[in-house]
Amino acid sequence: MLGLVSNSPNAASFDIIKAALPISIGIASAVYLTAKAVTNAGYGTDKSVPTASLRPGDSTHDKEYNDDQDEFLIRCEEECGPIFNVYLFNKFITVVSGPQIREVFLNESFSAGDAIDEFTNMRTFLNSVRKSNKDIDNRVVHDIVRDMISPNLPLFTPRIVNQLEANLEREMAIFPEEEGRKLVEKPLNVLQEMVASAMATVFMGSEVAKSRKVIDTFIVATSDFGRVLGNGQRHASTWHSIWTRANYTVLNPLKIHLQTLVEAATPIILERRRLEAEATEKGVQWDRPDDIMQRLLDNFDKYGFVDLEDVCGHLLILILASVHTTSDTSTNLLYYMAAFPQHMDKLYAEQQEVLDAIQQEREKERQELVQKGEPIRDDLDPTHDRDLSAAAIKRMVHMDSFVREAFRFRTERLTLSHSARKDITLSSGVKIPKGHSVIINMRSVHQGPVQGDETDEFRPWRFVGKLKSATKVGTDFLPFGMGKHACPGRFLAIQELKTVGELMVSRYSKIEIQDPSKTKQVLLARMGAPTATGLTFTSRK
Ligand code: HEM
Repeated sequence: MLGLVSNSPNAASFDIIKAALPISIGIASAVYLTAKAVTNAGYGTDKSVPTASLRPGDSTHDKEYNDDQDEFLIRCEEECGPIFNVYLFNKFITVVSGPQIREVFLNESFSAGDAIDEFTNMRTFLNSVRKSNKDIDNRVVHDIVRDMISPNLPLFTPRIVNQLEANLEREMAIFPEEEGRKLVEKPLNVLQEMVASAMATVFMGSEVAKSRKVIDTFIVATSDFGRVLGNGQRHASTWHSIWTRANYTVLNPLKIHLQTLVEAATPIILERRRLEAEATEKGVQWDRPDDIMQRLLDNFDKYGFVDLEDVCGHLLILILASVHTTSDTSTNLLYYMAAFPQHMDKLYAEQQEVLDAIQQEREKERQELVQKGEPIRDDLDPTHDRDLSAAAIKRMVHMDSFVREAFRFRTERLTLSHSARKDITLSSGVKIPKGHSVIINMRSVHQGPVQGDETDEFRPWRFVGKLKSATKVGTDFLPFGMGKHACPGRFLAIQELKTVGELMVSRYSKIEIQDPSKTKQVLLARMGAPTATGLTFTSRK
């Protein structure tokens, strides 16, 4: 039974450090620097695996990697072949390239969650906000996204578009004195507002999403969490352990965000229950709100929740995985539009063609109904003929290709490390001992021959007509991982990114990078890194 809000705070037991949740990049992205945080110098690896030489004067590979990720990997692969060890992020780690990457993602004995937890203690914090589903490897949040969000995207799209649009109008209002051009020094702030409101409406419903405190929680929870994990500045030591414990018990920012969600949700849930009871009494159908919070309450026992605080804890974990990743990547998309302005007109033309075609099809359908003497259905209301519906966005294949190409071009070259839970032998015979971590050479995939020609160039229509949509993961596209743990939220994320792209091309004829000398830096910016320069938007009007 649902016992609304529990007053008893979670016991801050350190035993739960053993518990786990396999959410990785969403949180890790916000704290990308924590990838530099330290654990052990390493474990012994297979002696047949070469270790990349160090540049004269360097004691690790970090500086060379950070100077130019591509050049570094080209050198290492030439020197060592597809599998080699590096001293990176204060770890002795094995880089896996090419076909054997698949074996890492598909082998359940490699764990991305373990690898991240090793340097962040992330699971302890996540388990401090939920009361159920704390067992290692539980997949409840994954299942919620897979079962409740992805299949319902067409349903959620109108409100996502409304929220994105309303916030864009508000944040980007161009005043007469700006003469049709607006400089936005921190575009991420605009995108965070847009994405947070859209996610809040879907996750918690439009009433809860009206709360400024809730929107702030959606925006800052991940970065607050990143800060408490150390933002990469910490080092593995007794000090680190003391620092993490202090944050966990005293300063844990997730607790405050959880409280915000619970306080905002409680009156809404009580009112919903009242309305439901009233409807039952009158024998009429209750117009059940269609958001994830309501669906979780309706499936309370199925997911083994304890109370509303527990439900909100799971929603908070969802927020950590979704809002930051989506705001960051949609902001980055705008930099690609700015860096390659010659494609704006093509994207705009595609949008208008698709909307014209849909308008004509709907008009034809209305005419047919009239001819048959049948009433025109509500869903054929002409005022919605040119909406950015899920079906319309799906037809905008050039935007889809542009988005996929931006991911291909940008994705960090060494990422998604996995820790071995037991001794593992790869098909090449290379042995990865228990406790050792491997890291994926994304360059060997995203800049490899499988992508076609000129892989070091940004070719936005690379995937048009190739049956390679931006959500299609596989050995040739790994920004969302692959296999059983592939990001279940990618359908929502890509839908939002494409919507943001479409809203931009419909409103602005040109986007320019404020400081063009930073173009390469912003195009290849790591997820979570602060944006180095602003953007200027020129209105179409
Ligand atoms: C552009 C935005 C996003 C990126 C780049 C991204 C990327 C990723 C990656 C790389 C993983 C790990 C995959 C693996 O271990 O193989 C992951 C996992 C996950 N993501 Fe996303 N994600 C994004 C947006 C979202 C959104 C919007 C949601 C929720 C609505 C979400 C929910 C999750 C969950 C629940 C997992 C854990 C899956 C599991 O362990 O089984 N993500 N994401």
